[in-house]
Amino acid sequence: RESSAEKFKRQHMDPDSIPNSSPTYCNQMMKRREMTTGSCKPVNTFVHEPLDDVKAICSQGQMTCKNGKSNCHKSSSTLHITECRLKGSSKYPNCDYTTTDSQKHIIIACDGNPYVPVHFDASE
Ligand SMILES: Nc1ncnc2c1ncn2[C@@H]1O[C@H](C(=O)NS(=O)(=O)C[C@H]2[C@@H](O)[C@H](n3ccc(=O)[nH]c3=O)O[C@@H]2CO)[C@@H](O)[C@H]1O
Repeated sequence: RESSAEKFKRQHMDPDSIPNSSPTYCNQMMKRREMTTGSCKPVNTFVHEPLDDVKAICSQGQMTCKNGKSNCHKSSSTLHITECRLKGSSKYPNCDYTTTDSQKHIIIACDGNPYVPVHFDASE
């Protein structure tokens, strides 16, 4: 069974690809990382930074998560990310996404021992 830390890596980490502006990046990656089976995941962010840099966020600015828990952390610097958003015209099983590259702070939830990223809360 996949741990929440493994799930975070599968759903949100893509350190090896340069922030690529290919318009099909999200359609390819959402499928490859298994977020289009059963339903199309509406929103998903991929982070183009080394895993160690994202793990380090767990020791940066603590803040309240969207769900009210206090184990969220905001990155002190901006990171290269790609945001995938399902198009309104998209019809399962053809999950069709917009691909938007940006450099933003990210907010993640961390948990466990070792205390590692387990959930992507937001970017700003
Ligand atoms: N504090 C916590 N501590 C520990 N665990 C916590 C905590 N909070 C939730 N989990 C858990 O995480 C799991 C999970 O999948 N949560 S999820 O809200 O659906 C994830 C969002 C995110 O994947 C994505 N999104 C969203 C915005 C964006 O910019 N980029 C972007 O990618 O959309 C999804 C829906 O919004 C779930 O098991 C929940 O229990």
